[in-house]
Amino acid sequence: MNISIICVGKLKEKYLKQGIEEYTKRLSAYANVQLIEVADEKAPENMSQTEIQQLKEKEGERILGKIGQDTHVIALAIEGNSWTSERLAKELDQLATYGKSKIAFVIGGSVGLSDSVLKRANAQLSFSKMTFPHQLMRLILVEQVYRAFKIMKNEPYHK
Ligand SMILES: C[S@@+](CC[C@H](N)C(=O)[O-])C[C@H]1O[C@@H](n2cnc3c(N)ncnc32)[C@H](O)[C@@H]1O
Repeated sequence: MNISIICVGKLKEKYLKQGIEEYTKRLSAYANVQLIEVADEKAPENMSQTEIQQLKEKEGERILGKIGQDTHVIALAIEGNSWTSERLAKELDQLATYGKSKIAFVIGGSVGLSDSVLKRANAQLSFSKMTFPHQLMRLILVEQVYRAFKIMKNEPYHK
């Protein structure tokens, strides 16, 4: 399975980089995982709603440019559906069973994902109603994808 994690902006924090590298390394036993960063737009304070929408669309076009037609897209969105870790494992397992080998998880930038990205997504996944920083979201996601593979393979992991 080829999993790409498409996100906005360069990751700056060393502790997040280390955590992501650790889980990506662990995940390499189960899947090819690729982290794709697209350029972010400057998001000054006090932007109007129109400016926010324009910014999202610009970043959204860059995200869509990284997604192939045959890719199954799971967008991370606060207002999306909440799944258990077991449900994520089941989804990935079913995608593999149906021959869907290209999966992209998409994480928005500081102002979120554009409507066009959300429309392209096959599923919208919420990790809770709380807002997480987009860079921390990458680490949470890779841990959950790793956990999903451990569940799928029936291998021991933390409870
Ligand atoms: C700082 S948040 C953007 C906040 C923005 N106000 C919004 O409503 O999307 C940046 C990105 O992180 C991801 N994210 C943050 N919290 C999340 C959550 N609880 N569940 C799923 N994704 C989340 C989403 O992809 C979001 O676009």
